[in-house]
Parts: sequence; structure tokens; C-alpha cells
Amino acid sequence: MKGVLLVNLGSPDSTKPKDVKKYLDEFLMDPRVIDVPRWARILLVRGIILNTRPKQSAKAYQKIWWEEGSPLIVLSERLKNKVQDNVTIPVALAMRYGSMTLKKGIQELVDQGVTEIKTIPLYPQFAMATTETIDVKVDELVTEFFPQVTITRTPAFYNKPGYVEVLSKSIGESLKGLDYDHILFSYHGVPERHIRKSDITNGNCKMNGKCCFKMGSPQHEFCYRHQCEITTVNVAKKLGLERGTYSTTFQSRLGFDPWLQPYTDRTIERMGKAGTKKLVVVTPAFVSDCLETLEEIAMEGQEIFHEVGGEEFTTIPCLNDRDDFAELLSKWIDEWRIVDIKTAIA
Ligand SMILES: C=CC1=C(C)c2cc3[nH]c(cc4nc(cc5[nH]c(cc1n2)c(C)c5CCC(=O)O)C(CCC(=O)O)=C4C)c(C)c3C=C
Ligand SMILES: [Fe+2]
Ligand SMILES: [Fe+2]
Repeated sequence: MKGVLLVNLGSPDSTKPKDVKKYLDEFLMDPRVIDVPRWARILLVRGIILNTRPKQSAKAYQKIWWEEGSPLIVLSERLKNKVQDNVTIPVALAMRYGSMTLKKGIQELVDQGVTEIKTIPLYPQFAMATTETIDVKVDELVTEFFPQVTITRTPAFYNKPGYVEVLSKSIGESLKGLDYDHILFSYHGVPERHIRKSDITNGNCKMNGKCCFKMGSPQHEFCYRHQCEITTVNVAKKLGLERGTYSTTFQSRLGFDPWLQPYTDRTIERMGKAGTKKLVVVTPAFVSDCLETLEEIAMEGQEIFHEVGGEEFTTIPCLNDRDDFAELLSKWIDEWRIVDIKTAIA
């Protein structure tokens, strides 16, 4: 029997610094997140970052936490329930980090008799630190614990027409009747080094703008920078946004290495100082609202904008558990479910 595993990033069990520390330790010790040799990662993460960050992050989580728990997890669960209502095969939800482990998610499906699993990472754009780490961890778990299970991966869906349609519709609804000067499409950043590491063109990418922004080539299957840019371009086209009224930025950088630019926080500050009064921010790298959208953008970003003279700051919700998004995922699941049936009939 077939089944589906939806996968998101995960959150700490609570907003207590000790739980945040445990979560950050698992997250940042992932070699696809902090991609330095293990000894250096231990030194950096356990010797430096985890001494101060858990307390800071715990405070940030306290500002956005809901009665039911972490917004990212609650919203992912609501999405999963809607998808399950639409399809006839079992659907489970797991997180790459934290207590809702991938192993538990696979086990839940196996307990229902599932032997073929389609994994759907809830990330529209591919990144080493997101899609790839899920794919690799699932493979490891299947080899070690579930050898009877076969896995079908779902590639990044940033350019799938159905996704562009649903994302544009959700943004369009928020923009209706709204007076604004500029829309920032703010994506989670990654170190520039990650883009070069995922480059499948033998070192062609020099991060100088010539490679990543070239259109329509399969070489961008693993280029996060390209996929973010194309997400913006596709939505702008669909909504008929005029050139100059929107731009792409990257948020949430950590550490001192160069990350993808322009940085969201500095752009908000620069625009406010330059006279932009009404700014809209949309965050299409995140399927579910989370710490990075609810605190970093909606709270910190808004504060920066107002401090430098900005007047109206609007954030657009992520797709979360929108009916049309749940229906789109269900359609993809159904298309996969009937593949073998079609082959058998033919
Ligand atoms: C959307 C895709 C994401 C990418 C790409 C990504 C890369 C990445 N993240 C960090 C470090 C942190 N990220 C944190 C939170 C966080 N990150 C994502 C998504 C992506 N990260 C989400 C959805 C969240 C929110 C989780 C939640 O519980 O709401 C955090 C923890 C919070 C904090 O202390 O700021 C860290 C740390 C790195 C280093 C990285 C790429 C290398
Ligand atoms: Fe992150
Ligand atoms: Fe490139």
C-alpha cells in the first residue's frame, strides 16, 4: 500500500531555553546546515553558538508561541489533516528536527500497512539545509530500520504551475484594496557557499549573477538562489506587478560568512530611509508561518521600518493550511497514487 509523509523543519518542544538548546543542537549539528568538518562544527555550535543563542531564541519563541504549541507545527498539522481528508491513502506528518521525528512518521505509515512512501518536503525551493537533509535522513532510516519500504521523493515545486497559481492567488488576495509602495519577497537565506556546493555545473557558478539568474536550464535543479528568484518572477508575472515595485531579499543569516544578498533587514532599513512609506513583505520560502515570519519579519522587520520613518508595514501570511494548497498537494498525491494502477490497466 502507498502512503505519504509530509515533512517540515520542526520546532523546540517548548519555549524553555533547555528545550530550545536541545533543538538547536540537533539542527545546527546537521552537516548540511553547518557544513564544516565535524570538529569545527562542535567547536562552533557547542563551544560558541549554544552558549548564548538558546536564551535569545527562547525569548523570540515566547513572543510567537500559541496555546496549542509552535505555530509551524500546529499549521503543518492542520495542513496534514486537510490533505488526509482529501485522499484515500494514509498521510503522516514528521519534522526533520525535534520530537516529531522522521522515524516516528515512517513507523506510523508502516503500522498502517504502507510499503511505498512518497515524501513531500514542505519547501518550495531546494536547499542543502532543507530538502537534501530530509532526503538523506529518510534514506538512512529506510536502510537501517525499514528495508521493506520504497521511497519516492518529491522535488522542489517552486516552478510547478499549480503552486505558482496558489501562491499568486494568496498574495493577490492580501494585496486587494491595499495601497503599497513596494513588495519584498523575503526568502530564508543560506551561506553563499551552499549555492556553490549544490552547483552541478562543475564550478560554473561564481555568484556573480550570470549563472543563477539564467532561465530555463536543468542546471538549476539544485540552485536555491535561482529557485527563489524564479518564484518571485513567476508570481510577479501572474499578478502583473510592475518592474521596480517588487524585489527579492534574504533573511535570517547566522554567523559571519557571506550569505545570499540583499539582506532583508538592511533592505527594509534602506527603503524606509529612502522614503518608502508603505511596505509589504511576503515570505515564499516558508510554507507555514513560523518564528522567522512571525517574529523576525512581522515584529522585528516592522520595528526597523517604523524606526526609520516607514508608516505601513504589511506581512502576507504563508500558504499554511489554505484549502487550495491542501487541494494542490492532494492532487499531486492522487497523481502519484494512480501511476501503478494506470500501468496495470495498460
Ligand atoms: C525555508 C527554508 C529554510 C532554510 C533554507 C534554512 C536554512 C538555515 N537555517 C539556519 C539556522 C536557523 N534557522 C532557524 C529557524 C528556521 N529556519 C527555517 C527554515 C529554513 N532554514 C524555519 C522554518 C525556521 C523556524 C522554525 C520554527 O520553529 O518556527 C533557527 C532557529 C531559530 C533561531 O535561533 O533563529 C536557526 C538557528 C541555518 C544556519 C541555515 C542554513 C545553513
Ligand atoms: Fe533556518
Ligand atoms: Fe549560480
